[in-house]
Amino acid sequence: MTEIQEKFGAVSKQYDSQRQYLIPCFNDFYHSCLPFIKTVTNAKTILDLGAGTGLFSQLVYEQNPHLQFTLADISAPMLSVAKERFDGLDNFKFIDLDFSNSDIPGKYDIIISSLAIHHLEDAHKQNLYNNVFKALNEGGLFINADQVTGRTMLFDSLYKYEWRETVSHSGLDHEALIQAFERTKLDKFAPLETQLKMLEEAGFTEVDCIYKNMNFAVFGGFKDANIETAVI
Ligand SMILES: C[S@@+](CC[C@H](N)C(=O)[O-])C[C@H]1O[C@@H](n2cnc3c(N)ncnc32)[C@H](O)[C@@H]1O
Repeated sequence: MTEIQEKFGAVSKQYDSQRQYLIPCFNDFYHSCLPFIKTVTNAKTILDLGAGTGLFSQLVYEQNPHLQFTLADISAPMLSVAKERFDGLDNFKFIDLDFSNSDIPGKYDIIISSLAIHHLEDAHKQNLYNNVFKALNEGGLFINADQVTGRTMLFDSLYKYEWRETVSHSGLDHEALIQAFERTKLDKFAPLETQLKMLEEAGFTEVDCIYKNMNFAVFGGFKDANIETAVI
């Protein structure tokens, strides 16, 4: 079992209730991509990479209930919470996938990911972005809501200091705080600009950051965007 599987397995049952405390910009962070997802009007399929308990997919589902969802994760306990969340819905599928070293099975119109890809080393991030590009249908959209380093060391340390201060005073219980700080040791943040370039390197032509608040950023790209995609 990897450290990621061990740490996320241990928190899976309490995970959802802690999110609002641990992500000070929770609402904007998770909602900012929804209008862009809406522009992929002919979308039928969506993949959530590192879906965990299905928090991000839930928000997309509320907006686009007819999509076929595939939730992929390396942690069985996290996915089992997601299975309970979407119990009874026949447009949900769950796959055990380690995206650090496997190809992405299938093709999708939309691929999303939140707070998962920052667990990869940079070389593996590029490899994953290449695989995401290949797994997207033409006109498809990729969104990564993730944590990135600040543009300079000073800003990065200020952001991290602010985050620690905010969550320490958020009301989250002591044990949960300790576990959350412990999980940050698994983080391998990369700069936003580096990752935008990685997406271009992978083949994405339309790439941008649509939201940023300190270390939290939402960015992505369209694959071979056409005029239909661009018209809202
Ligand atoms: C912080 S949680 C985020 C879960 C969910 N996306 C969210 O926003 O609430 C990170 C998730 O990424 C998964 N993960 C990390 N590395 C992974 C990998 N190499 N392959 C698949 N899943 C991975 C973890 O198991 C965990 O469920």
